[in-house]
Amino acid sequence: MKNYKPKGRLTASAYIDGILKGDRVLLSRAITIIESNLESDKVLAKEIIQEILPHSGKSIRIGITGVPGVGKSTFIESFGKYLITQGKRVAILSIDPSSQRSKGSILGDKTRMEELATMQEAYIRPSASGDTLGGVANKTGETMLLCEAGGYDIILIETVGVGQSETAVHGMTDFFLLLMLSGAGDELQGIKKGIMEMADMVVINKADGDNVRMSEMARLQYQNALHIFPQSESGWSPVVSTASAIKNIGIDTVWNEVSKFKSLVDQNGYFFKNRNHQQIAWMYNNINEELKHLFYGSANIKEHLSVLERDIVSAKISPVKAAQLMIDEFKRSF
Ligand SMILES: Nc1nc2c(ncn2[C@@H]2O[C@H](COP(=O)(O)OP(=O)(O)OP(=O)(O)O)[C@@H](O)[C@H]2O)c(=O)[nH]1
Repeated sequence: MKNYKPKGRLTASAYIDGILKGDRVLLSRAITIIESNLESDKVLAKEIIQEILPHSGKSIRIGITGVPGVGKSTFIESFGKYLITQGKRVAILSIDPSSQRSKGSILGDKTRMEELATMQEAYIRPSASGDTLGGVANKTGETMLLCEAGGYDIILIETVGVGQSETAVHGMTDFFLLLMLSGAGDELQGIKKGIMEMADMVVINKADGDNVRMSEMARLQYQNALHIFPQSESGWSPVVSTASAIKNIGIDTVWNEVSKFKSLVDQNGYFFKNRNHQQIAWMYNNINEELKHLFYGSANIKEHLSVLERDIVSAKISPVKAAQLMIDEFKRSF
């Protein structure tokens, strides 16, 4: 398959050479291939990913989540610009579960991070669309590898959801940051306990104006709440701080904590252990997605399924039996 070149595309090596030289146009075009559902692009995408692997992995991957309105875009704009003053290059990707429905994304929309979007040291890419969260997550993970090869040392992966997409982002990042607000309980903010539990750091945003005192109180409350969770395998104790994304207050603290975390997990070996674990999980995620694609994409299966749906509704067959029939049918097709 080497030198495979579908119509209108370059070879994998040509994209990779460009990406390694910092060519943003070729980076974007390679990401488009990763996100494409055309069979020819899928073949090329696999080749690109295989060849990019030795050039990837050198960044710090940070997941950022929080309910809509908490100030994610404002925070990322502020944090991203701060990182650039520290000599970093920053890529911002997003996993947006709603893009599964709309086939397009509002997250990562350039207008949400106006100044950052114009900076050479920043690269912002809207969320991939797809039929399943697993599929979207796989594409974002691959995009991340391309960005790393393109010399971005910090990858921020943002997610808006209040459910499974956080788990997906947590599964592909090194450090997980949860943005919260003061004055609203966890339930009000729609943040589930499981998400709190994944956080390496909680930042109470909008700690400005009349909110400063409340934010400090919230910080203490969350700090106490986090102590209840069992110690993470990383050996890191999650921290809570306050910030004002809009006024650029407390942004440096976030980076200091990420740096402390990185030193700790480099020293105790957790960093590579976790990355290895994530790589293996990624393989299984790919297998699951490919199997689903094969199964539900088969015309024969589709036909049988519509008949079985009717039979289930009219109580002619149990759902369990129907599922078994379909799996048997699938097995026969190999
Ligand atoms: N006072 C104050 N307002 C802020 C701060 N950060 C964000 N905001 C405001 O909060 C609102 C929401 O901010 P966004 O950055 O769009 O929030 P988001 O979480 O990205 O929201 P979605 O795009 O809906 O997911 C905007 O009106 C911001 O100006 C802050 O630190 N202090």
